Formats: sequence, structure tokens, C-alpha cells
Amino acid sequence: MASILQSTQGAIGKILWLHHEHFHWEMPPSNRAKGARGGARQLKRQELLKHALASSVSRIVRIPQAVASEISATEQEAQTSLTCNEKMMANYVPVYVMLPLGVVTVDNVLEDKDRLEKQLKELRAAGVDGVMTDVWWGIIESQGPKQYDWSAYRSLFQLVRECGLKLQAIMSFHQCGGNIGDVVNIPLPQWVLDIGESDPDIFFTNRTGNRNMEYLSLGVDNRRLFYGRTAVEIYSDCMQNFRENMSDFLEDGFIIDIEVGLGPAGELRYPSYPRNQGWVFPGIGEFQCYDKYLKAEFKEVATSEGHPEWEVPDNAGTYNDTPESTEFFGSNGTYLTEKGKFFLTWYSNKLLSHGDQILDEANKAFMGCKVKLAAKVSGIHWWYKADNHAAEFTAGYYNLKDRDGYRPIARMLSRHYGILNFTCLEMRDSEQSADAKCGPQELVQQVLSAGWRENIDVAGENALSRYDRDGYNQILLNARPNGVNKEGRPKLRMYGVTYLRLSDDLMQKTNFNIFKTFVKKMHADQDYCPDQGKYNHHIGPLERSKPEMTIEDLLEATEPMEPFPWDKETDMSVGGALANLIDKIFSMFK
Ligand SMILES: OC[C@H]1O[C@H](O[C@H]2[C@H](O)[C@@H](O)[C@@H](O[C@H]3[C@H](O)[C@@H](O)[C@@H](O[C@H]4[C@H](O)[C@@H](O)[C@@H](O[C@H]5[C@H](O)[C@@H](O)[C@@H](O[C@H]6[C@H](O)[C@@H](O)[C@@H](O[C@H]7[C@H](O)[C@@H](O)[C@@H](O)O[C@@H]7CO)O[C@@H]6CO)O[C@@H]5CO)O[C@@H]4CO)O[C@@H]3CO)O[C@@H]2CO)[C@H](O)[C@@H](O)[C@@H]1O
Repeated sequence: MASILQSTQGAIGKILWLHHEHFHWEMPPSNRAKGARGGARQLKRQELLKHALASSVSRIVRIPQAVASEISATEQEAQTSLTCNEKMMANYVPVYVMLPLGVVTVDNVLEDKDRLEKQLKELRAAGVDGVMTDVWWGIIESQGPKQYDWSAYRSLFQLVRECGLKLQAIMSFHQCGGNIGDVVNIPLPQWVLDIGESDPDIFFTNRTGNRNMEYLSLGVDNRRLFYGRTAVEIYSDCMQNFRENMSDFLEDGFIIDIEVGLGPAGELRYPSYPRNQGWVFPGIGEFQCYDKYLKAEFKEVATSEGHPEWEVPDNAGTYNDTPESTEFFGSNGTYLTEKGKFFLTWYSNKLLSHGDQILDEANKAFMGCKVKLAAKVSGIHWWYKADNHAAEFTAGYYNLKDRDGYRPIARMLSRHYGILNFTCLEMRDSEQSADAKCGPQELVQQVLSAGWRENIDVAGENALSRYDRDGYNQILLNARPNGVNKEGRPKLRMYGVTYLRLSDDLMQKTNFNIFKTFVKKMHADQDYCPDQGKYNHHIGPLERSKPEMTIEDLLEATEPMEPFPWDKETDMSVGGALANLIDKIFSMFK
């Protein structure tokens, strides 16, 4: 054993078996020192396990294959000494619930506190682990540059904590309104919109010149257009101020993750399918790179590559087109030409650098806190089974059969110890329009696998509100694609799932009863567990991001890899057809 430890990092580490691969979980420097004093060589296997369980984890290092089998045998031996419950706890997937979009109003008030408190208590009693909430930029910095007001959010967090729930906080640098389910309008701060009056190019723009005020264009990330600050500096200041003003909530482990808003709907994407500009499902959407800043950047890179004549596309159709009706996406379309590939690479790389830069700022802001950073990626499942993947392209995901558009995102996140938070977990191919070549199941399988292949944690959400058993069963399948392992850690397990969203419909009796069963099944039939360590979520102080990766490093991850195999259905079902029938009969007598 000593040789194994010393052959990795020379430090005592937690050894776990994950996704068929072996890792050495390296501990923070202070623990390492303690371990070193004890002497790695003297540690027996059981002591090692005990020590590992009691300690926090700071870094993951891949163990050479040569020693993997030896470790596996040790781990299996160690696991046999765990009780049945302890083994089952390794299958536990925590469940969080998204709070209503307007829980803090646009006027910065926590409204209807009593009602919310009642609902939160019901969630807690149902076994829910925590809640997720947007923290709207348009609310907290609405009074002027750097004039932050966190008071309503502090009241909200206090209430959530009193109800015994954990918190996932979204740094929502986008507008609320314009997307599916957006029942309230919370625009970007007025002082930013005012700048947009004189310089509308700060906003994403489509080919015909429509501006989208959901999120600032990537073209202004590094331009000092906002009272001396760049967009990235604004996001950075905001996160730092959040840390300063929420330090008590961060220090005691109440806030468990920060979902870093990287685009519209908080997702790392372009606003290619805006409902408020007439997009309807399953339109291919439109590229959004026609503001003067992005256009100039494209021209500059094209020129430097020897193609000053290349422009951003003018043949990619409009929001509700089908791919085949456009020159860009049709058979033998522009997307297959040198010019098309150059554009798509630039467009998708911009998204990667944008995410990387803001996550780096987030990492600096939250370094040392016991939180995880996370980034959301949208589930663009329509036209996924078409050769051209048109809807993914316009959103910025350059994904093809022979080019993985998601693994580079996962690799970028790995540098920041980030979680990849993916959506549309509830969707089944059979529920979708065949005409739109939808493939939500294969998409989820691809993206989650991409995350696991890059050794990062993967979490998820449902895209649309669902209260039926089929939707929950699909989420359960994705949460543990190969089912539970009664002997301990399952082969594959999601880090957590956030259910979208708390509403009166969810709290309605029949719906809530099914939801409670769902929570129990996500917990692998175990009781609610407040101690995350018991299900191997060791959230140590956030370390500084790893050194910057070159774009070439990131693009290596475009090499397609087989996704992990998925079972056909979950082994932890909330019930099937018979239960659905009984639900229906009951609802007739309501
Ligand atoms: O608070 C955090 C953030 O919350 C919000 O953002 C989240 C957003 O709400 C989420 O949707 C999700 O974002 C993505 C998502 O990942 C993407 O997949 C995509 O969503 C598209 C979706 O995948 C497509 O399928 C399509 O949806 C259309 C659907 O396919 C059509 O069938 C139809 O749905 C109807 C449905 O047919 C109809 O039966 C009925 O269904 C309801 C049912 O009646 C009721 O009993 C109950 O069971 O609920 C059912 C579902 O609601 O109504 C449905 C809706 O009309 O139309 C669908 C819409 O066309 O298009 C979707 C895009 O529109 O894009 C999403 C947005 O990017 O994750 C976001 C992040 O958490 C806020 O927007 C953010 O600001 C917050 O920060």
C-alpha cells in the first residue's frame, strides 16, 4: 500500500473507485502534513479508510492503471466492513428544488415570507436536501454601479437556513423574462440598459439587427464600456461583494454551490432561441454574433488566418426554419466547408473562453470557501439526431457525430473544480416530435459521459415542469445510469439533481406525494441525510483554479468518445403504468 501511495503523490490520500477509473483523492496541505507525521508506511488498510472518511478532500489525481487493480481489491475489502446502510448511502443523490423566479421581487423585497416558510418546511419534511435560487444582478445592483443591496437575499437565506435546507445560489447576470416558464420580468440594471441606449451593440444581435437584452454580448466581456469597467469586471465585483456580504452563510457550509451565470437563462450559451423574438420549438434558432464588437472580432481573426473576405454567415436562415431549408445547414451546406468550420470553431470557442474567464473570476472570489462552482449547459435536444445539429450550433455547441461539442466545456470546467449542470433530464425520445429529430436521451448520455470522462462532477435539472411518474423515472435513470450498487458506490452517479420548480402545482396533494417518493428513490431509499460526507460529498475549501489551458488543450476534447452505457430503465422507480392509472382515478374524485 505504501508503494501505491508514494507512487502517486507521496501523500496519504483517499482512494475511491469512480466510473471504472481510479483516483487518489489528495487532501488539503494541513491534512497531508498530519498524515505524513503518522507515516504512510504504517497505515493499515482499515486505518487508511477511516482516516480518509474523516478527512476532507482537496484535489483529484488520476492513479496509473498499473496500480489500479491493487487499489480496487483494497477498496472492495474495505467496503465489506461497512454496514448495509453505509453501503447504500454511497448511492444517495441529493435533491434540491428551484425556488420561484420572483421569490425576491424586482423591488428587492422578500415577499410572502410566511407562505414560503410553510412551503420550505414541507420540502424539508419531504426529505429535500436544499433549494436553488437566482440572485438577480438586475435587483442587487439596480441602484447604480457598485451600489449593492443584499438585504432581501439575506432574509431569504436566513429563512432557508432556519428551515434546515442547504442553498445553491445562482449568480444570475441575465434578465428574467423571455424564456419558457419566465413568469416575472427582471431586466438587467437600468444603468446598464441606459448604456445600451447609446451603444446597442453591447447586446447580442441577430442577422436582421434585433437586439437581445437578456445578457451582455460576449463581445463586450473585455471592453471598458460600463463606467470604466468591463463586463467581466462587473461580474467579478458582484461575486466578490456577494462573498463579503454572505460570508456567514458561506463559512458554515450552508451555501453549498455557486452556479455561475454565464449566459441567457444562466446557461453557457448564445440566446439563439428567444421566444420574445418569435422563436417557437423546434426552430433552428439564429446565430447571435452580429453586434459590431463580435463582427469586428471575427473579421480580425479571419484576416489573421489569411481570409479577410470571410464574414459571419448570411445564409443560416431564421428562427423557425428547419435545417434543410437553409444553405448553411442543408445537405452539403456551408457548415461542412472550410469557411463554415472556421466560423463554427470561432463561435463555439468564444463561448469556452467566456466561461473560462468568468469561472476564473468566480474562483478568485470564492477561493477558500467550502463551496463548489457550477455552470449550466442547456439541453438543446431538437435536431440532435440530424447530421447538422443546427439548433445546437446556433446556441454555440459545435457538436457533430465526429466532433464532441460538450467535452471541451467539461474540460474547461475541470480547471476550476466546477460541476457541469445539465438539463432536460426528464425527457424521453418517445415524448418528442420525431420530425424535429429530437434525441434528449442520447444528448443527456453524451453530456453526462463527457463530464465523467473529464473527471468532474455532473449535476442536472429538468427542463420543463413535470409531475408524472415517467418524468421522475427518467430523472432517476439518469441520476444512476447503471442502478444502485448494494455493495457501495455505484458505477455512475450524478452529484445532485435540482427539481424545477417550487409551485402550487407541485404542492398539490397527488403531485407532492409522487414527488416525495421521487426524493426517497433519489436517496436510494435511505432517510434524508444532513451530513454530506456520509454520501461522499466532501466539500473542502475551494482551491485556486489550475493553470490556464490553451485552446488546443481544450479542443483535444472534441475527439468523440463512446458514452457510458445506460440501463433501459431505473431500478428505483416511483411506479409505472398501474400507479399512473390509480393517480388518474384519484384525480377524477378530487
Ligand atoms: O431559476 C433558474 C432559471 O430558470 C429558468 O431557466 C431554466 C428553464 O426554465 C429551463 O427550461 C431550462 O432551460 C433550457 C432547457 O435546458 C432547454 O432544453 C430548452 O428548453 C426547451 C425544451 O427542451 C424544448 O423541448 C422546448 O420545450 C417545448 C416542448 O418541447 C413542447 O412540447 C411544448 O411544451 C409544452 C407541453 O407540450 C404542454 O403539454 C405543456 O406542458 C406542461 C403540462 O401542461 C403541465 O401539466 C405540466 O406537466 O408541465 C408541462 C411542462 O411545462 O406546456 C409545455 C410548455 O408550453 O413547448 C415547449 C416550449 O416551447 O423548448 C424549450 C425552450 O423554450 O431551453 C431552456 C431555456 O434555455 O433550464 C433553465 C436554467 O435553469 C429561467 O429562464 C432562468 O432565468 C433562471 O435563471
